[in-house]
Amino acid sequence: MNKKIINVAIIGITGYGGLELLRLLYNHPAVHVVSIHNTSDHAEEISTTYPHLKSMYNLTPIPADPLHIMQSADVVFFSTSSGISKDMAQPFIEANFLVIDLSGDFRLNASEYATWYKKTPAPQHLLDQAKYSLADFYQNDSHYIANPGCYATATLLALAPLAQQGLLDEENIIIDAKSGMSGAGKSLTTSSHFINVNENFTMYKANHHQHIPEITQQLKQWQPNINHIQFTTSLLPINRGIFVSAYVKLHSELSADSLQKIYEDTYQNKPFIRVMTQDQLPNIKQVIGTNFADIGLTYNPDTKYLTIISVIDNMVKGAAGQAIQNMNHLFDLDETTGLELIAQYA
Ligand SMILES: NC(=O)C1=CN([C@@H]2O[C@H](COP(=O)(O)OP(=O)(O)OC[C@H]3O[C@@H](n4cnc5c(N)ncnc54)[C@H](OP(=O)(O)O)[C@@H]3O)[C@@H](O)[C@H]2O)C=CC1
Ligand SMILES: CC(=O)N[C@@H](CCC(=O)OP(=O)(O)O)C(=O)O
Repeated sequence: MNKKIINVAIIGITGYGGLELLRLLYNHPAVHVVSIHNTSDHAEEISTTYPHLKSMYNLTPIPADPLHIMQSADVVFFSTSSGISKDMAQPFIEANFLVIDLSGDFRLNASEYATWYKKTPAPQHLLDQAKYSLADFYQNDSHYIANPGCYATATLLALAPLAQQGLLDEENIIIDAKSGMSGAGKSLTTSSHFINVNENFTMYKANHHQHIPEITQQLKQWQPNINHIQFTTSLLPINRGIFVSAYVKLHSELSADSLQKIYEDTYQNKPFIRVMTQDQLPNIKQVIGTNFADIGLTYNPDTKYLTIISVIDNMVKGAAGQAIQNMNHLFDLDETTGLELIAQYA
């Protein structure tokens, strides 16, 4: 679809993901944000609530009315807590209106969603119309894009070059993932208290994180014999960033040089994936504020384990940035449009 100016509506504007969409879309040359939506009746300009937006946006959030949104916008982003879009997106799906959903509501099949999110899934006829879309491997033919989760993005990009060639030893895929606090969204919980996060390091949801089935489902599409992964998540005392350490074994022994080449070949035409030079491992800071995923490899010939490090900004590549990359694909724009950003280093 080719359109000069894309009119955008955002539902869930007061959350971290919604605010990040606003930040990134401000510099998108083909986008006009026409409306922003929250749940409160209390109307005040977004820049009053969030002064960092002063003089950038003159918009006031209003409750979402699907009919009104479909009349004034070309695409709607859902940046809502899980359990919202599965109900609220129905009129958009039935009208074949373009939706990009940052939440987990349309990423899994009904029974996996019920098991992992512990919520009633969207009806099957709606789920059937959604397409999971890892933007760097975009192959979409749907009006409804289920944008991947943050941990899932970093993990899948770490494993894609090997899984796509069927090289992974399916019983030896170990993922140790860590996230900054913004990954948890704005709601306050005991585990998000300053005292519990600052100068601390905590593993959580060990073996039952909701991104496990999302990762497995995509890996399986690339390498069908993968049925499970060992996956743990921990909280870093930082605002943004995900650091994934993947420890994998391969079916056949490959040299460090060949492994490096597999990654470089897979990602040579992917502008947002930067493969580090051999044995150079990326750090979180080098991607903060950007849509990059930086990936580095190191192979241990004694243990035969390959360690893959993948770093992203959870708010950008793991959420709003990837959602905009998916929007660019939908509207036949260059995927980098509005997303050419250099990390905020110091
Ligand atoms: N933070 C991250 O790094 C990532 C987040 N995600 C996913 O993206 C989504 C948004 O995340 P994030 O911004 O961090 O979450 P937040 O908790 O910060 O924000 C959630 C948003 O959902 C809105 N919302 C809640 N209930 C309703 C409702 N009934 N109707 C309409 N809007 C509602 C809230 O609006 P209000 O305040 O007005 O009630 C708020 O704007 C989540 O599903 C999250 O899992 C995905 C990848 C990464
Ligand atoms: C640090 C932190 O708490 N991160 C969240 C990120 C997951 C997320 O965004 O969840 P969905 O996209 O699956 O809804 C978590 O681990 O649950």
